[in-house]
Amino acid sequence: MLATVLIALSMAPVLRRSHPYLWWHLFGYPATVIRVRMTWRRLTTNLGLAVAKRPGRARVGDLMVRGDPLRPTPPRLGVAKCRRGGIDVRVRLHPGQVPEHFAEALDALTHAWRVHAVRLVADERGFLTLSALGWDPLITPVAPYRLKERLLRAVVGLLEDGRAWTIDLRRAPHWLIVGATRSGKSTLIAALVKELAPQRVALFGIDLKGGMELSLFEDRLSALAATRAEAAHLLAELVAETEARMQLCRSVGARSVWDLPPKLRKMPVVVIVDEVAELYLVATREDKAEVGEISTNLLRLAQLGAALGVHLVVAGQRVGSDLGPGVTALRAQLAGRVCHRVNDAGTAEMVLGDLDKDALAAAQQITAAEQGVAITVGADGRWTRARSVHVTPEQARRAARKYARLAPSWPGLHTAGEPNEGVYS
Ligand SMILES: Nc1ncnc2c1ncn2[C@@H]1O[C@H](COP(=O)(O)OP(=O)(O)OP(=O)(O)O)[C@@H](O)[C@H]1O
Repeated sequence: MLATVLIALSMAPVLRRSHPYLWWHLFGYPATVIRVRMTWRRLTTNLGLAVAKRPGRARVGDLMVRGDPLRPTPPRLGVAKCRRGGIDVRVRLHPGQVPEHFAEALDALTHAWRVHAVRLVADERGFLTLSALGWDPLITPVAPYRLKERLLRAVVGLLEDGRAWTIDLRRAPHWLIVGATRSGKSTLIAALVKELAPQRVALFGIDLKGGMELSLFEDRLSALAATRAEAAHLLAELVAETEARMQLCRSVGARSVWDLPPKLRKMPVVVIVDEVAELYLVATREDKAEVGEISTNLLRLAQLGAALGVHLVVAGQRVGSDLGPGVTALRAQLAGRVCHRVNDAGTAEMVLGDLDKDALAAAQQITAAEQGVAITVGADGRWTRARSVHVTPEQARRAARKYARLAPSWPGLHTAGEPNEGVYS
């Protein structure tokens, strides 16, 4: 028996490296629970969070005696629940206590419990949840757990609190992904395409770097534009498709494609644009007309597409106003934001500055070694650090090939079979 325990303990460091979540369930979680229980009274007393039930003054004969009660009562601690790489424990507040009192103590809790971070969630009056993370999930390259599959939702990585990072096009219909070269943009796009590939979604690519990046997924794309002329043509056709959807919705009195009767529903379209700056570069006078047309059409897709099932994912190294007023207007329509490491503060400001100054500061702290790490802002407008799953080009190509049959032919998006009710819910 003792030998078994000793062998198990000696294996723990190896297990921690190879299977961190299993290690957490077997060793990390029980050890942390014991630490939380053993330190709770002392910690809350030292931090002034334990409250005396008896008053701090008493009458002794004719005298009033004041002092600190010897045994203040700590706030009641609930059962520590295990979650992937962390624990959640509920705390019942004493009357007069507010979550802010505990927010100041989080650093002390982190050290005492020997965990990576402790966060506080105040989701119910009179209670709060302390959420401790065993290690930094952005450093451990473990794929996030699966969520229930839903159309247009892709799990692309992990958030810094250990939850899955999702790009949900139903909630934030258009996304902007920015980062310096080698910061992880293509890897994130690969993770997104790998997730969208099995869904009944039409994917389009615009990649003016000669199609080098997006050609990996060509089998699953309904069309790939690799030159500006092709991009202009494709965007004009997509605008026509969007307008046709608008007419259809109007004719049956629906406010969006999602309100259409199932028989009339249209397949969602996701247009991925890599290196957006290339679309806006003007060298000659002819370029100017073409760029103007592209810019207008991209903006139209962004403005009309959300309700009509047409979504944009726009990636690039920079999205500055120097590229033209069209870029600034487009940026304002892209509510979902991802900012990887950037070369200059100006670019981060373009991506996040209009949303949150703290997010901007966090983006500027991402180092060159943190490939795939980004600051992301989703539909709820809140920002967080995240890391994409490392999808290699080969994995992305394989996924695209596997689901090539789901790519509807273009034009004629509805030829890929009847829409499946389940995936549209
Ligand atoms: N989430 C990640 N985890 C681990 N490594 C990553 C991650 N994302 C990217 N990398 C590493 O960073 C390298 C560069 O990533 P990627 O090609 O996606 O950058 P990029 O921003 O698209 O660069 P470019 O603009 O030059 O195409 C990848 O080869 C990969 O090794």
